[in-house]
Amino acid sequence: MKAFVTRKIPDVGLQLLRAAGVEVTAHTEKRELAQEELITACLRHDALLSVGGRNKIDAVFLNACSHLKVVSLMSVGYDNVDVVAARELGIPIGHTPGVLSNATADTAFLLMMAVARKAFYLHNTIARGEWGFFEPTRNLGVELNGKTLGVFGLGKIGMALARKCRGAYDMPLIYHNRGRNEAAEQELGARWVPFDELLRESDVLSLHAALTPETKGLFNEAAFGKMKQSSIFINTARGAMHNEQHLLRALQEEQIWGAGLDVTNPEPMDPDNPLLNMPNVAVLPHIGSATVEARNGMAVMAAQNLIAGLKGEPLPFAVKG
Ligand SMILES: NC(=O)c1ccc[n+]([C@@H]2O[C@H](COP(=O)([O-])OP(=O)(O)OC[C@H]3O[C@@H](n4cnc5c(N)ncnc54)[C@H](O)[C@@H]3O)[C@@H](O)[C@H]2O)c1
Ligand SMILES: O=C(O)[C@H](O)CO
Repeated sequence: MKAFVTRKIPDVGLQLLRAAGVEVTAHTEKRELAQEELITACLRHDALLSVGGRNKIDAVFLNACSHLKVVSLMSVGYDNVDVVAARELGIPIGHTPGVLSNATADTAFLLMMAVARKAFYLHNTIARGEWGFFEPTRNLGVELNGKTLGVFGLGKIGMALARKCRGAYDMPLIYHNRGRNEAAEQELGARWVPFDELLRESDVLSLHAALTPETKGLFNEAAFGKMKQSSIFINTARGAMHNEQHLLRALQEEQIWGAGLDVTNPEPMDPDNPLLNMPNVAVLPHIGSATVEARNGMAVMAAQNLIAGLKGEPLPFAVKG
């Protein structure tokens, strides 16, 4: 049984695959595989372990590679996959939910704090030799204590963030999901609100829903226009959920106070993007789950999914979508 892996992954995942008798070919060059290259490689393999969302597991790919016994994603998000086409072709899709929730919530928390205290911008001013003269009215941030956290998409990562915010800053929680999250309401006293109310009432608005046709571009001029002037916008979900030009304008026109992004639109972000030089903005290069613990866990889950698929067994962590 042969598996193609699109990136260097943690050894713990490779060891698991090899111990199960899977012959692994990994694309370890530091460049994206073109779609045709991925198809060509998969034609020589029985299974695909796909890392990151760059390669589209779309209908064209799936029809060309309909012999695959499983596609195992080393990510929780599966917005790069045509789940309907995969189901019709009988190709199971696996992903890695849960194991990265804490790391990704930490990233959202880190961005929230960095924006509140202008930390990334001030770090850069020091590097430019601009430490400057101490004045009590300079470099002022805002405090988060008691501020309202609004979560769009209160699932595993949103909950992990909400718990951190409750513990650290006693932040009340409001959220908008398609349905109610009763567990969150009981545990954290979370309050479901309509989308517009989420925009209007959040002091910190953090995105944690999946990218879907419904959520694509949802955070646009109209949405930013409804937010508080003092609010902080955080996106660690997917860059395509916000309109980056509209976000820039909302910040420049002081419709919102700040923004923290782990995901940008497009990725990678252009180094000349004015957002990178704004005091109340913090940007990271999509490192939400980049901890040793999370990445090892993801590699193990992806390997377990792949092995189950090759054996024709149900995947332990299957995309249900
Ligand atoms: N920055 C990163 O590196 C990184 C890491 C992990 C996950 N992510 C992103 O975070 C997303 C969430 O991950 P999770 O594990 O918390 O998923 P999850 O399924 O546990 O939670 C998602 C929540 O969003 C809600 N939701 C879905 N569509 C919605 C809509 N249209 N409106 C309102 N709510 C909606 C769902 O009901 C669910 O409660 C992933 O899909 C992925 O795109 C990013
Ligand atoms: O969805 C995820 O798991 C992360 O964004 C990594 O792609």
